[in-house]
Amino acid sequence: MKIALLSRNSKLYSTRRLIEAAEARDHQIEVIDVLRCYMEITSTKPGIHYKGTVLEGFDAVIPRIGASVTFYGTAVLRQFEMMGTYPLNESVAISRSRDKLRSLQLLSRKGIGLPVTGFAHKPDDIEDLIKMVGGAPVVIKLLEGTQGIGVVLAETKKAAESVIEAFMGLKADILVQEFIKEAAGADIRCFVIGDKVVATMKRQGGEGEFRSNLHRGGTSSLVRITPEERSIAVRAAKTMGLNVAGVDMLRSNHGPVVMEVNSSPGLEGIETATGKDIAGMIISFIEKDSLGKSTRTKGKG
Ligand SMILES: Nc1ncnc2c1ncn2[C@@H]1O[C@H](COP(=O)(O)OP(=O)(O)OP(=O)(O)O)[C@@H](O)[C@H]1O
Ligand SMILES: [Mg+2]
Ligand SMILES: [Mg+2]
Repeated sequence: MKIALLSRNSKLYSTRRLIEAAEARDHQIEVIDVLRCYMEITSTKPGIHYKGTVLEGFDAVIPRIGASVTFYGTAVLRQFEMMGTYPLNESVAISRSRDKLRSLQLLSRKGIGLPVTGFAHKPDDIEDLIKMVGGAPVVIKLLEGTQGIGVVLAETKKAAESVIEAFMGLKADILVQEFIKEAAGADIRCFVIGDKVVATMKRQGGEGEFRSNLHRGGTSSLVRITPEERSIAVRAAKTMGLNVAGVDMLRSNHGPVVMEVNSSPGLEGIETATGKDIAGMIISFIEKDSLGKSTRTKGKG
């Protein structure tokens, strides 16, 4: 197959691993920086140009679109879909999962366990907003934060009120969430491919840190998940419409709760923690799943 790998940097671990895995299986794979693509939008023959040439003949496209380039990145992916190229994850599913508010609404509709969450832009009654999610302590998040930045634990009602007021002053959309104390600074990453959880790891925040992000000094280790957690992870990925997803969960005393579903989950942490060849699994999934079908939506969404 001829595969396009949408990535901004060919030196990144995940990018390198996917290239290795594809070449080991005799596929041709090309790294394409979405920001340098320009598109021809015509009714007869949609096309993508890149560094002065036309991108043609790709059988599959692997999107690894960073959060900061979601808008343009999904547009380029949609163009590939319109040209009939099979996408590992569809552009609509990626856009859906990038919006935390929309994601949690979709997951809640499917009855998937979530931390009790409130969304607000400019609430007149902050006290009521805090009460709505069960009172302090609460976690307050910037809607567009990543890597644990913009995620704050407010231990008291007073602290929660001042943080919410500060974010409101910055005109930022926020999410106020029940604090899952019993998770004790740990979360579980389930790596989903198709309808299977192929690898799992536990991430534990550093001493005195409730955020488990590896970027914030967290460490990863192996973990066994329950059949319930396994089925929730697969359902969460399916609800978002993602073939490949990193589903993050917390173990709460009211069962597993899904925090978020990532559409470009990194490979380094999970391959290192588990010793599994996830990149290879992704390529073999593409080999099977792309047979005879291009995209369900053809970029319609
Ligand atoms: N409601 C909560 N209760 C307990 N811990 C939480 C809660 N929400 C978040 N955390 C902890 O904080 C970490 C960061 O939160 P979250 O994943 O929501 O934001 P983010 O990491 O900035 O976003 P992204 O993963 O998209 O980069 C989580 O991994 C988890 O360990
Ligand atoms: Mg996270
Ligand atoms: Mg994320």
